[in-house]
This record gives sequence, C-alpha cells and structure tokens, in this order.
Amino acid sequence: MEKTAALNASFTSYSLSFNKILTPKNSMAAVSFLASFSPRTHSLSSPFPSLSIKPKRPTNTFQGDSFTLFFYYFFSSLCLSWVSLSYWSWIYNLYIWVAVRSVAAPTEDVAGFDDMVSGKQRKYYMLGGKGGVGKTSCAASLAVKFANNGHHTLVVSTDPAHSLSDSFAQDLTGGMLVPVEGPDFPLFALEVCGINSKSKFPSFSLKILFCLLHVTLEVVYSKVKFIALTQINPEKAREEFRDAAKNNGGTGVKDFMDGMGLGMLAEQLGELKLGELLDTPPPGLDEAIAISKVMQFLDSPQYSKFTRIVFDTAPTGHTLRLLSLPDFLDASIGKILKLREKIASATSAIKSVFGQEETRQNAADKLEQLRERMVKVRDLFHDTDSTEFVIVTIPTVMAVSESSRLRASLSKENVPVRRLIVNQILPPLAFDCKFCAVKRKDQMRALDMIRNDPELSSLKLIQSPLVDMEIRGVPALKFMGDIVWK
Ligand SMILES: Nc1ncnc2c1ncn2[C@@H]1O[C@H](COP(=O)(O)OP(=O)(O)OP(=O)(O)O)[C@@H](O)[C@H]1O
Repeated sequence: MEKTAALNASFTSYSLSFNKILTPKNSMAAVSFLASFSPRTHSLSSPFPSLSIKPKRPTNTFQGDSFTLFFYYFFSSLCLSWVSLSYWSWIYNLYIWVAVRSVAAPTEDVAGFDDMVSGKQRKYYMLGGKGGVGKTSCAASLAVKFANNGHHTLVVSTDPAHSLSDSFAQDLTGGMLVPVEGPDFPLFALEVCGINSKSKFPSFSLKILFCLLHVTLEVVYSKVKFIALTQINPEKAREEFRDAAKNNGGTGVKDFMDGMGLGMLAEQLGELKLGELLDTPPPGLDEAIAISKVMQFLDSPQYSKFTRIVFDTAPTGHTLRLLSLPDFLDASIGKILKLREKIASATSAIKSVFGQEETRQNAADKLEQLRERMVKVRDLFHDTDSTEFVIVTIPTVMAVSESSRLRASLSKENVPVRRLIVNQILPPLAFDCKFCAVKRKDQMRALDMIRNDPELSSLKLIQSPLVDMEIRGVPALKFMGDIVWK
C-alpha cells in the first residue's frame, strides 16, 4: 500500500507540488483579496433628486486609471484560471491515482502468490524469457518476497552473463553461496555456471566434451591397438590412425577404420558428431551443468533448510536448447558407453598390455555421472509438483511472439508453466506526452495479442509497471516485488 503511494507520488510529484499552491481554498481567498482592490464605479442611483428621467446608460462607468483597470482584469482572469486549474489538477491527480493503482496494485492476488508461498516443501521457480526484459529483476524480487515471507530462499543465476550482483547491488561473484543483506529471513544468492575459470579448458562443458572424446578415442585406440597388437606393429597402426584423422572431412578415419574392419564403429562415432561438438559446444550445456551442480549440493543435508529456489535463467534460446540437451547427452553418452561395452573384451586384453584400465574407468564413470545429473535436471524441469517455469516478457509484438514460441516449446517438453509476467507496462497517465501515449497504445495492442494467443492466453497474466527508477538493491527489489507478486 505504501509502495503504491510511493509510486503514485513518483508519477505525480510535479503536479502534487503544484497542488500545494493550487488548492480551491487558496484560490477563493485570492479572488476575495483581489475583489477588495476592485475599481470603484459610480452608482447609477444618484442620492440627488432626479426628474425621473431614465438615466442614460453610462458610456464609461469607470473613473480609475487604465493601469488599475488592467490590473483588475488581468488578475481576475488569473484567479479564475487558478480556481479552475486547481479543480482540474485535483481531478487529474485522482485519475493518476486510479490509473497507477490499476496497474501497480491489483485488488486481488493476480499473481497467485499465496499459492506460491504456501507450504514448506521445497519449490523451484525458473524465470526465463527474451534478453533484457527484466528476468533478473523479477527473479530477485521474487526471492526477496519469499525471504520476507519466512522462507529460507536461494536465488541462483545460471545465465553465463550474470547480473544478480548488479541487481542486488552486492558482490555475489565467486560461485559460492553469499548471504544477501536486507531481507527479513535468510536469503542466499549464487552466481553459477558450467564455466570453471580455474580450469585450463575454456569451460566445464568443453572439459566434459573432451572427456567424451577421450573415452571415444580410447575405445577406438584400444580397438586399433588390439588389432595392431595382433598385427604386432602397434606404433605403425597408431601413426596410420593419426594421419587418417588429419585427412579432410573425417573420411580418412572412416577409410582407415573400414580397412581395419571397423566401419560400423566409425559410423556410430560419426553420429555423435564429437568433432562438431568440440568446435561449437551446444549452448545450454553450461546452464544444464550449473543447474545440476546446484541440485547436487541442495541434496546434501546442510542445505535442506532451503525451501524456495529461484533460478534466473539465460535468455530464451539457451533455455530451449537446455531442455533438449539432457536427451541429446543421454543418447550420446549412452552410445559411447555401449561402444565401450561392445569392445569390453578388447579393453581387458589391452589392460594386460598397456595397463590403462583405471583411467578409462574414471572417464567412463564421469560420463555416467554426467548422464545421471542431466537426467535429474530434465526430471526437475518436468516435476509439476515442485517446479514452475515463469515466463517474463515485455509488451512488444516481438517479445510476445518469442514468449509464445517459448511456451509452445515448454509445453512440448512437458515443463509446467502457469504464469506470465508482462513487465515495463507504461501507466495509463501519459496522455500529455505524445511519445508515451503512442508507446502505451502499442503496449495495449501487445497485451491484446497475449489475451488472444493460444499459448499465452491460458496463463495467469501478471502486469508489472515501468517504474521511474532503476531496480537495484534490496529496497528497490522489495518495492518491485510488492507490486508484481501482490
Ligand atoms: N519494471 C521495470 N521498470 C523499470 N526498469 C526496469 C523494470 N524491469 C527491469 N528494469 C530495468 O531493466 C534493466 C534490465 O533488467 P534485468 O537485468 O532484470 O533484465 P534481464 O532480462 O535479466 O536481462 P538479461 O537478459 O541481460 O539478463 C535493468 O536496468 C532493470 O533495472
């Protein structure tokens, strides 16, 4: 309520200050004051006897000087304008109050926050959408709201381009849980992603892919070695393989392996497209690994107290790829592990010769672990009881179209979505600014588009106004949270 008042005040401060002077009381007082200066006119009824002649209409009843006349008329009209302006200003303020309240403070629980906050079982909220629409602000404000409502809350940024620190105006970097100062109840923040700065590999995802390739090549080498062993010239075979691998388009490897009777294996490896993956690791892998890392430590008893986890996710494209990633990795890793099994006899034969079974086993275990973790991430996204994906958008045709596609993809993946936040809506008070009026008209069209969109119309529509300050720091986030998550 006080926030609405603050917002109201921020929108109307200039007219309010004007109003301090332009009260009807002041205006009336001013009129009386000026009336006391009114120029004296001659009375038509003379005290002197008259011959009952109808008096002539005076041509000029005023006998004061022209300056006084000017003064009188000028200030009288000023006063009248003042009075009308004062009443107009009152009406104007009343309109603004109603307008801001209609956007900023819906009378009912539009967002369904009561439902979000109830219960002590752990719940995950993932906020996602197009870049720059306000995902971080909405996620951070939701986290503050949860914390202020008695939940041990963790807000996690899995967007490789973190902005949680900026949003909370606190240093939350370092990949560790950092307590956020300000909320009533414990709130921790974590900026995490698959990228490991200490690793000599550019990212954790690449490391995993190297690991995949490592196992694959070991499998291939072991087969090569095994055959080479039977040919009693392992060095020659290895050199031949290296040369073949250098040939363009990978066909060299295939020819080489065909020549060794391993064409089938080469085809299966080709399907994995590991070379391509190494060049361009799939977007979303870092984020999936980041989420799985968070899930991993949340499984430990010391973090069991966290009952609300809010994820500030990467922009739409990444999230969509993230969703298909577990299946992709699942299939890839599954294939590699199958390949490994296929030549188990060869590897055990090689173990006795090369003694490298342990390394291979570690890599395989890591892949198996990664596969399990990816499956867990996928399951988390599908869990309708504990997880919800909240789409954040802005009222523009482009953003709404992208949100519609996101919702369609999420539905296809069976990811639960119930709410849609439309952020940065202009309050309906901007008729004195042509730019704002046109912009707001556009926004209303986009809102209509949402109401008629087959993907979006069924979602709870949460309208969040564009506020005239940057949303930074816990007080600002609390302010925004009280408006959005009413
Ligand atoms: N309702 C709002 N009113 C005014 N400013 C807002 C509002 N919502 C967000 N902002 C501002 O917009 C900017 C971008 O917001 P935010 O970082 O939350 O977006 P994002 O979607 O997380 O961006 P990115 O995709 O780059 O991570 C910030 O400066 C934030 O203060």
